[in-house]
Amino acid sequence: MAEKRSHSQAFKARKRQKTAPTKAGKKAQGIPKRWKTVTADSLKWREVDMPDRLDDVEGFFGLEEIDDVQVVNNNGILQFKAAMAADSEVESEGNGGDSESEWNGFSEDAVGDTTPSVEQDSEAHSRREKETPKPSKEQSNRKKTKKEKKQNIKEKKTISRTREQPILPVNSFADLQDLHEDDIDIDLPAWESLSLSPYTLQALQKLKFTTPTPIQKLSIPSIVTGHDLIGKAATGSGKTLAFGIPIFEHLLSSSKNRSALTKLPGENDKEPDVSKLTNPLTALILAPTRELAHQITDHIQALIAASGATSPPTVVALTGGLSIQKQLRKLTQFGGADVVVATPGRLWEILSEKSGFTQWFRKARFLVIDEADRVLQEGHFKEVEEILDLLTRDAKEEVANEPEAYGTVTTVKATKVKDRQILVFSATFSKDLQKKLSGKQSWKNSNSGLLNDKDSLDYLLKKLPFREEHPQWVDVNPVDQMAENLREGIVECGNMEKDLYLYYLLLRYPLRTLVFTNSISTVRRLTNLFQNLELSVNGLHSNMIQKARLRSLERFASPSKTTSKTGKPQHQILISTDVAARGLDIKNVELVIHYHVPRTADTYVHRSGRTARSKNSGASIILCSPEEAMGIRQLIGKVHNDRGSKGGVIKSIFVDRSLVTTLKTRIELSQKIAGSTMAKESQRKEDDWLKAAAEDLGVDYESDEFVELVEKGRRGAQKRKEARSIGKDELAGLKARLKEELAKKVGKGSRLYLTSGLHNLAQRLVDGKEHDVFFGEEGGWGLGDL
Ligand SMILES: Nc1ncnc2c1ncn2[C@@H]1O[C@H](COP(=O)(O)OP(=O)(O)OP(=O)(O)O)[C@@H](O)[C@H]1O
Repeated sequence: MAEKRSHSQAFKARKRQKTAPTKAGKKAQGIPKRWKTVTADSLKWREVDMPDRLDDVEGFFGLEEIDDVQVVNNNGILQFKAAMAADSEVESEGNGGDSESEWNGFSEDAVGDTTPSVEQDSEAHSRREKETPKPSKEQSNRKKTKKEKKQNIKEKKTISRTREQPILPVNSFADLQDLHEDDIDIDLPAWESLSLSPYTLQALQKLKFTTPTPIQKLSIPSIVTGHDLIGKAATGSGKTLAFGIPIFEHLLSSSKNRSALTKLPGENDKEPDVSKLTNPLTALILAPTRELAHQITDHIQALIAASGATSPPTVVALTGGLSIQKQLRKLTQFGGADVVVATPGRLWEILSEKSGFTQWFRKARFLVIDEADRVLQEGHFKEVEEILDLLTRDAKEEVANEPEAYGTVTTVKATKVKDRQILVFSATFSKDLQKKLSGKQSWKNSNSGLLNDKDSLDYLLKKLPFREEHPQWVDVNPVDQMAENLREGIVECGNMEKDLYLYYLLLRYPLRTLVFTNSISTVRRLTNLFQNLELSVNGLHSNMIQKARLRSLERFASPSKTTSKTGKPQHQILISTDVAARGLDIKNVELVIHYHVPRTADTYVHRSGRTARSKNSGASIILCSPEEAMGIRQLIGKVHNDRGSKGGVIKSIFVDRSLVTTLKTRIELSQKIAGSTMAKESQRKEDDWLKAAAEDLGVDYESDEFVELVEKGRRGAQKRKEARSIGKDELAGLKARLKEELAKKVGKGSRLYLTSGLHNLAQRLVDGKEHDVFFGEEGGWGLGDL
């Protein structure tokens, strides 16, 4: 039965329909006089056998070959017109539109658009009809040449891809189905049971995602069938598409309700106009960081692009640090975006300052909260509670109170809050969350190690307007939070030696490495330190301007450079605060190093999860000082459900101490240079500030009295004074000495000779094949193997 066919079969069948001639196409009945507008769906397409060769196809691919059906341009909107003959093969569209008007071919006005398109073809066709006698059946059914077929396909493509044209087809997705001509054989048996549309399957095939990940397999059917859902799965396990695919599926299936995509000339230059929001928002996705919001946007856009949707739905990121006006213009063009990915700060800025947008956001069909434990964590985003409150207020009440706020959207069917699906995802949730949500267990009695401030999280989760009493709970891996192919290690060293040991690790394991610290000043210092040591290092923290943040990430993600001197690849290193801990999916990160011990267990999970993503392997190493040993023991116990405290989950890593000693001189020189550079830089900034302060106080900026006052108030003044006191010549001398040191080969005579063969060693760290790497050193701070 037709309904039982798989989607891929259905897809192939549809392609056969449009590439084959129809019986109707072979029984021309003379020139029709009256024409009626019909929908594509109402045309009686018939399945015909696929010819062996395209050359065997009589006539042309598609509508023009059905006699008595024309494709016309009616003021920029493509329409199908069917002849009103007694034995008509089409069904009436109903009462809408201009279906009853007589059609006499195109007027010049109707074809104002200069875009090369199928309507020009139709125009020529209609003129031919008026000017020349009707061709014989043989003539009209003559074989089209390959060249003609190609030309026509090209024209069809052109119209569907011309996003900037003034008016696009009303039902853009439906048109896409007909304009799609790529003959792709979908062969994705592992996705079959999820009943996805051919477009999604095509995208998955192009992206080479042959198998759904466990979170995708379990979540997608629930979401597609309308359930609220809380999804928990390890880092890098494909959670983005676990909600991205159902949203795209919804967009495809609801395409008939979409309003026209209209972008008027010059619209980009105008103020964003809320009255243009005629297209209802399908999904609002909240993410905790700007970078993650942009990444989710790119990820969903990539899915849409690979699907072959030639008038694709729009996905817009709303994040701080970039122009709000530009973002709002993107949001409002084409009648309003389909999917918005926002950080709470920027979204709240828009909702609170531009009240006209509130109603539109409130109609979102899906509300997704990615990294939910972080986004909803009390005190982390003060805006979230306000946003949720605003989005969940009774929609009807608002429409009554603020009719102007909804602009011209009165014709759009409102998605009431009760119709909204709530989807919540993270790699770290309390095991007891489901019980608490269902009211079976009080939050206070719970014993989850991974969430702080549990009472407030419970409060916020209860505020989420789940439309089901018990949202679906999908926990793919309830025992372990960590990625499957992750190797965890620990290096014990003194607090003041961390720079040295970090340098050792970076040299010994030349891999794409992400180093996490707990403070912005450490990111700045370490970036400077390792740049002096000629490593390819970039920094990332929240005090950087957004463009610099994105640039740093781009550089980190770029392919390894080959250094001209040695011919060896220079691996990219990123030193970051926890702004990069959540969600970022940077290809081929092989090693994560925790320079500072993470403050919470969930931070450890997420930081470490920047490597070993999808099916890749990776390693995570903590640098641990004696003061941190106790905290680490507890942390590992929580993360590994107390298996850590019994030993064996996190291994001590072998350190070649003699080699560490030889690196000492380099580090000390670089520390001095970095200290001096940074102190001078901060001196310049501080000077400007102090001059202004002295002026305010009415004292001389250079007076002893003022200098003394300032120095007293400074922490670490002595150290900074020393660093600043390094003169130009001394600094040049330090740099020259460092250069000499860097030219020397290090490690000769030690077990490890740093100038050779390290890449294999590093790879073995990641793969866990290097026995010497993880061997559980005795002594140290008594950690042994955790
Ligand atoms: N079915 C699949 N097959 C292969 N790769 C996939 C599949 N689904 C997603 N991926 C890829 O896996 C990687 C990780 O996906 P994603 O970023 O969604 O993980 P995540 O679970 O959200 O991680 P995190 O918890 O760190 O945010 C991405 O590069 C994505 O393109």
